[in-house]
Amino acid sequence: MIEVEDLGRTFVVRRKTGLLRRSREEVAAVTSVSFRVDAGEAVGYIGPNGAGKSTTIKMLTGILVPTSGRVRVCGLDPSRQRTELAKRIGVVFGQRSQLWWDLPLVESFELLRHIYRVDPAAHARRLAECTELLGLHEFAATPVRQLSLGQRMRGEVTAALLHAPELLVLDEPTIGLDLESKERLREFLAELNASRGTTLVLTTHDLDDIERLCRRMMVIDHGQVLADGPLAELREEVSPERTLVVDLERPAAPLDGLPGVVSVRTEAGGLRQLLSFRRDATTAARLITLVADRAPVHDVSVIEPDIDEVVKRLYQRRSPVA
Ligand SMILES: Nc1ncnc2c1ncn2[C@@H]1O[C@H](COP(=O)(O)OP(=O)(O)OP(=O)(O)O)[C@@H](O)[C@H]1O
Repeated sequence: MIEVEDLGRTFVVRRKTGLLRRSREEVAAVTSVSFRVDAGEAVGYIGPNGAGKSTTIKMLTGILVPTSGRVRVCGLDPSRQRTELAKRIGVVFGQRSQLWWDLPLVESFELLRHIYRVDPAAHARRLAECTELLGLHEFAATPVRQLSLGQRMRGEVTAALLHAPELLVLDEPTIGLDLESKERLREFLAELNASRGTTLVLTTHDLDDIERLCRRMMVIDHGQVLADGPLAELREEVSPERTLVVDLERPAAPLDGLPGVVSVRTEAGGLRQLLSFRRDATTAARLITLVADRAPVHDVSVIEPDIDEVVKRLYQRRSPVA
């Protein structure tokens, strides 16, 4: 679906250095990025501000021409075959609208139907489906400029899907949305990927989007890919520690000295004990048996390192993957 090889993009910026003088400087937004995305995948593309995410997305969708490397999307060269590509992919920019500001939402959809030459029956079917799943009824006749951000984003996603694209590219789709709107959108996108097999590539600063939607995460920084893989594997790679939370029947002294346990923290005067352990040294099941030999156990749970911690550690590593 997507093939990217040594992709790079530099920008020339001119800075004022004196009253009449300007210096010319090259900024490398994307240095050398390579990856493949297969049909049906859901991939999260993350990185700090200025990492090169939007620049990559713009090259994937044909908005920007790469300065080096190669990119193919749906077998097409995005910048040279932009019109053809537009029929095969959908694009949503959280910070930019593709809707007509003064027109009611439904009329924007109708215009898009003409632009993409979608068969009226197929258009009506898809619109009915999105209206139902994204709850567009209440505001379909409202001019876009009067919509709330959450309502507009639901409209943007619908607009991007009316021509039934194989690939949906989203640049920060949940930015500025409240929790409920985020969740609604995530649910819709997860379903789109699972039941229709629509390939998803999205950039985000909200790691819950990744946790909820993406089986694979790509981390970029300074224009280079730092890490690429399933979230579970990246978690394992940078944070091999887990925490076993044990609630005891009665308070006890810290359960020190158990094999494989790195540290023990107690709460509620020893009633709750948090045993941090390495997965390669022991298992939660083995630890529970050992703990139960020492003190009666009321309840247990395991805490995985959260995604923010994983990403923080990936940024700290800062060495690009080959
Ligand atoms: N049109 C442009 N002209 C000059 N520099 C640019 C241009 N577009 C992007 N850049 C620079 O390229 C780098 C990467 O920008 P990009 O927008 O791709 O980052 P990003 O990862 O999407 O960031 P954010 O999370 O803040 O949206 C930044 O240093 C940015 O200033």
